[in-house]
Order: sequence, then structure tokens, then C-alpha cells
Amino acid sequence: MTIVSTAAASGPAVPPPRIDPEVPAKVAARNLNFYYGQHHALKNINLSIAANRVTAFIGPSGCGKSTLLRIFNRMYDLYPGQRVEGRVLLDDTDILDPKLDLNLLRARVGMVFQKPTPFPMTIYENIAFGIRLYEKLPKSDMDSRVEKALRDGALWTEVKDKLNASGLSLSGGQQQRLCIARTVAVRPEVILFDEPCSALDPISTAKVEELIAELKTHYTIAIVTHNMQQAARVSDYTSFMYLGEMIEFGPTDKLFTSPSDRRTQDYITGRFG
Ligand SMILES: Nc1ncnc2c1ncn2[C@@H]1O[C@H](COP(=O)(O)OP(=O)(O)OP(=O)(O)O)[C@@H](O)[C@H]1O
Repeated sequence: MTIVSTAAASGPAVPPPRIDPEVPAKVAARNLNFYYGQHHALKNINLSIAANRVTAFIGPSGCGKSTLLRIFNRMYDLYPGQRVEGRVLLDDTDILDPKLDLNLLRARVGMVFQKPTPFPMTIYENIAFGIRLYEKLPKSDMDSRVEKALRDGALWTEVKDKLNASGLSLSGGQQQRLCIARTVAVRPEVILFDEPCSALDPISTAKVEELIAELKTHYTIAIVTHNMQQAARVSDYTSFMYLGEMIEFGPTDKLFTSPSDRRTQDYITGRFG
């Protein structure tokens, strides 16, 4: 993995313009390019992700949505041969700084994946495990933190009497809410959701969507989804991506009702994708 910072070429890191000047940017990408070997997967992306809002990324398969999301917590560091150029700021922290402590970054920027992935341990331990990586708490404090996280994950009432049952014994929808609870338990600032409902039934999907709406009070949220209705329901801002480029980015209702670009119009009306 190689990081090429273009700061020297492009001057100091000035975040790109915000859509709503009233809402501060939590994450800002500037002149961001990403390569898988020879494949240029993200092309000159500039965007700001607003604090305490939900930003959705939509676009046809292979357009680069997950690649972009994974940059925000440096997941791509896990793979060799990948290269990134440009700047990405989390507040004032340069996310692409090769010296950045990735454990601390991932405590600030949590991620929920497509497939629920509880640890093969009890429900209680699924939550406590992550907290222990960062904090040493007495048992009573840990109990309160576990309860709070499960409440934040809208799961407490369903599991409070079986905290010692395996996380794997829960339904798919409950497992996904356990993963969300596990993510919020370490008190991140940003939560990345990579198609969090694609393995869930409609009732579980509705619960997770409701939860996302509640979580934005405390967290900045970015979500990749294939489901345009879901983007329209849960997000404040939407980015439409196509072939590695960010074609259009704006308030969700505007993007879905009067898109500025023909390609966005064609995608949201189902002409391709
Ligand atoms: N590990 C990898 N090695 C090489 N190319 C990759 C790798 N991961 C993704 N790509 C390519 O990069 C491009 C963007 O992929 P990405 O997964 O970000 O797209 P996506 O929009 O999230 O797609 P989907 O909606 O299907 O999940 C695609 O052309 C894909 O084939």
C-alpha cells in the first residue's frame, strides 16, 4: 500500500465547499484518487461529509462506493498493491497519514458490514470486548456501558434476559443490531455502513433504518446502499457515483427529484444500473 500525499502540489488542506454552510464538515476528501494496481477505481473525488447527518453513496455495481467508504477508516491498508493519492481529513486529522495510529482511527470511525459478523462469544462479550481494547473499566461500569450500547443498538429489550447467550444464536436482524451496538460501544464519531441491510428481511431493514435515523443525533453517518428507496428514506445528502467518479452530490430530496446530471437522472429512473 502506498500513500502519495498531494498536499505539497495542491497547497494546504482546504476542505471542499460544503453544501450547507450551517453544518460543519466532519470528513472532507480532496482530489482523492485510488488505484487497485493499474485499475483507477476512484477519480479525483472531492466531497464533505456533514457532521451529524446521514450521507448516502449510490451508483451501479463497481462504481467505487465501497472503495471510498473503506478509505475513511483505512480498511484498504489490509491489502497490498493498493495506492491512494490526495487528502482526507477527519476534523483536523489527516486520515491518509502513514504514521496515523490505525487502532485509534478505527475507534473514531467505526464500520458496520453487509453481513452481520458477531464474534463467536456471548452477547455481553460481543460488546465488552471492543470496550476493553480501549478502556479498563470496573465490572459495574462495564455492565452500564454494555446496557447503554445495547439500548443504542435498539436491542436491549430483546436480549436483556439472555446476555450470556451466544451472539450467533440471534436472528440475522438482531445480529446486525448487535454489530451496530458493538460499533457504538467504543463511542466513535463517524459510523460507516456498507450495505447494512442487504442480508436482512424487510422488518429488520426497517428497524435498522429507524436506528440509523436515531444515531445521527450523536454520530456522523455514511452509508453505501444499492437500494435507492433506502437512500431516499434515511439520508440527508446523497452522492451518485459512476465509473469511479462522483457525478453528483447534494441534498437527497433535490438529487432524487431534480438531479442536475443526465447520468444521475438515468440511474434513479432505472435506465441503467
Ligand atoms: N481488491 C480489489 N482488487 C482489484 N480491483 C478491485 C478490488 N476491489 C474492488 N475492485 C474494483 O474497483 C472498482 C470499484 O469497486 P467497489 O467494490 O468499490 O465498487 P462498488 O460500487 O462498491 O460495487 P458494488 O456495489 O458491486 O459493491 C470495481 O471495478 C472493482 O472491480
